[in-house]
Amino acid sequence: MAMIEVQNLTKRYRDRSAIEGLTFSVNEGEILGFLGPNGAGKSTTMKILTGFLPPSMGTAKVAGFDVFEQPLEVKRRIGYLPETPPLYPEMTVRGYLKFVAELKKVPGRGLKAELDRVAGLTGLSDIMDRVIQNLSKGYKQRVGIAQALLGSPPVLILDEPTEGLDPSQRADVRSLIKGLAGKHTLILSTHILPEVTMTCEKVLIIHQGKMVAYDEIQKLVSVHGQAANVSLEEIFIKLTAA
Ligand SMILES: Nc1ncnc2c1ncn2[C@@H]1O[C@H](COP(=O)(O)OP(=O)(O)OP(=O)(O)O)[C@@H](O)[C@H]1O
Repeated sequence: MAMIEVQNLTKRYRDRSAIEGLTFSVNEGEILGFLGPNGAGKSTTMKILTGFLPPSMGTAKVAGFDVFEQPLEVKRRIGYLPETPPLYPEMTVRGYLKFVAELKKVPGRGLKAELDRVAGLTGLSDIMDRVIQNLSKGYKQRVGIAQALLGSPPVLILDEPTEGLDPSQRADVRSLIKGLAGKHTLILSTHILPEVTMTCEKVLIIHQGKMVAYDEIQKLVSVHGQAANVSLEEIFIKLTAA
């Protein structure tokens, strides 16, 4: 079953298109890698899917609900990590996650267990009482991911979740994301190519707002690769070189 369905999605800012005619779907439990160079339109697409920005044309549905017509139903089902996580630096990790859980209407009785669950998943259990502004960038990013996971929404939309992390933090976040597959439907935006090969089965590449590839990674490699060992990186460069 398709959890995310996007039809002919277009967003124009004044006279220029940020995205144009995007059509794709993501099945329940699948991870879609959303790739594109800087400025390709990834964040714009994610902001539309999460109800933060209206499209100029086309439709997007999450769990059968139109993002524009039923934004509350959609927001209830999505955990969103924006490019810049919406953290309150003066709060403790626990205080912040509690605050977000209340906004998401996690029932009071289950609140402590839910905080413990996401803290365990994201490796935050030992630093719950630290103030966010004193944390390293990697830990701040984990707090951003933790807030997206609160309430266990069926759909997760993560905009460059490993941006700015060091290699070992990146590996941790990658394995965390991999572990979410099956339980959640995910869109993972990144311009770090190995990230996609390691975590996603399917990939969508956009370039200047248009879709230039949308397929299983293995199939993309067999269609675009001359040599048997062609990498996704070579395909990406070939498709976005214009
Ligand atoms: N509010 C806005 N007004 C005008 N143009 C915008 C606005 N937001 C984005 N754009 C433009 O739309 C295009 C797509 O931007 P978007 O942020 O979606 O790209 P992206 O793929 O997420 O890039 P990055 O990886 O650099 O974050 C860019 O050319 C950008 O300059």
